Amino acid sequence: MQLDVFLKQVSLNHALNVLIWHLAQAGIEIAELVRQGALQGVTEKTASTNVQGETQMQLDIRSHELALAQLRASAVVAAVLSEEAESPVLFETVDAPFLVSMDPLDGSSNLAINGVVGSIFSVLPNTGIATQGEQAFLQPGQLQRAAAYIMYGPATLLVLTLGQGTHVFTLNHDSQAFELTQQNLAVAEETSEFAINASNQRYWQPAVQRYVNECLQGADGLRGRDYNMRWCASMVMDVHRILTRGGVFLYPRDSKQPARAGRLRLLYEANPMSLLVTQAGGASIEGLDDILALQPTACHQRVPVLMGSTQEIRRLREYHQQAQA
Ligand SMILES: O=P(O)(O)OC[C@H]1O[C@](O)(COP(=O)(O)O)[C@@H](O)[C@@H]1O
Ligand SMILES: [Mg+2]
Ligand SMILES: [Mg+2]
Repeated sequence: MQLDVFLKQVSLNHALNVLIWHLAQAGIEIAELVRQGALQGVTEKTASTNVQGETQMQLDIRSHELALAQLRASAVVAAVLSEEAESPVLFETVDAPFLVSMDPLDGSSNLAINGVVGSIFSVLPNTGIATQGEQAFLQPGQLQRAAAYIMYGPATLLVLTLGQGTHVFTLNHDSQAFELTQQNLAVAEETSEFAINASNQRYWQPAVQRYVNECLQGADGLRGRDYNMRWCASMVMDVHRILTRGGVFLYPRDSKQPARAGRLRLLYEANPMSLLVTQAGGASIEGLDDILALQPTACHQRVPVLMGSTQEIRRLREYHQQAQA
C-alpha cells in the first residue's frame, strides 16, 4: 500500500495528509543526494555555523532548503523552525493549519564516513504564528499532530505516527513512492541493550552512572543478565533500532557543559522521537518527567533524553527520584 492510500484510510484530515506527502517528497529528494555522496559534494563542510555553533555540512543546508521548498509548496504550513536557521521561516500562508519543526539532517558527523543519517519532523497546530511569533512553536510535545523521521540507510525508510500507532514505509526506488512495510510497531518492554556515548561517562549524574554501571556488571551484578551496548552517533539510527528490537537510547544531562541541559534539541529531536516511541508502547523521560509533558521555553533548547523499553525507563526514573531524595 502506497503512503497516500494509507493516509486516506487512516486520516480524515486532508491538510495533514497533504503535509505528510510533501515531507515524504522532501525525503525522496534528500535520499537521492545522500546516495550520490561525494559526487554531489554533500559530505563536505561549509564555512558557516548554525545557531548551536556547529559547523554546517553541505547536506545540512541542502536538506534544509529542500524540506523548506516542499513544505512551502504544501500550502498547509504557516512556518518552519529548523536546526539550521536561528529564527523560524514564515511562509506567505500565515493562517495555514500547521507549524513544522525539523532537523533536516540528523547524524551529520556520519556523513564523512558514509554512515546512516536521517531527517526528523514534528507537526504542531498553528495556534497563531501571525500574532504570537516564534512563541507559537513553544507547545508541549503531547500537542503534536504528527511526527516522522526519514532514515537514509541501505533502504530509505519513512517512520510515521499520526497519533494512532507508529508505522514504517520503505521507498520503492523504481516507483519513487513510499510503501507500507510494517504497521503498529511495538517496543519490547524488556531489553538487554543500551545506547549511550560512553566517552562522557565521567560527566554523568549519579542516577545514570548507577544505571550504566549495573548494565556493565551484567550477569555478575544486580541485574543478573548481560547487557549489550550500541552507539551509532545518529539519533535516527539508534531510535530505529529501539523501535525494531527494543533497547534504551540515552543522551543524559552531563557536567561537560553544565549550562547545557543536554545535547539533543527538544522541539525537533526529543519531541518527535518521543511521540514515535510512546506511540509504539515505549517511554521517554528527561530524568524525572515525561518529555512530551514538558513546556518548551526556547526554540533551540536542549533536553536530556532517556527513551525506549518501559521497564528500563521506569528503573531510570526511580534512580533519578532516589538520587533526589
Ligand atoms: O557526537 P555524539 O556525542 O556521539 O552525539 C551524537 C548525537 O548527536 C547528533 O548527531 C545530533 O544531531 P545533528 O547531527 O542533527 O546535530 C544525534 O543524531 C546523535 O545522537
Ligand atoms: Mg539531530
Ligand atoms: Mg541535524
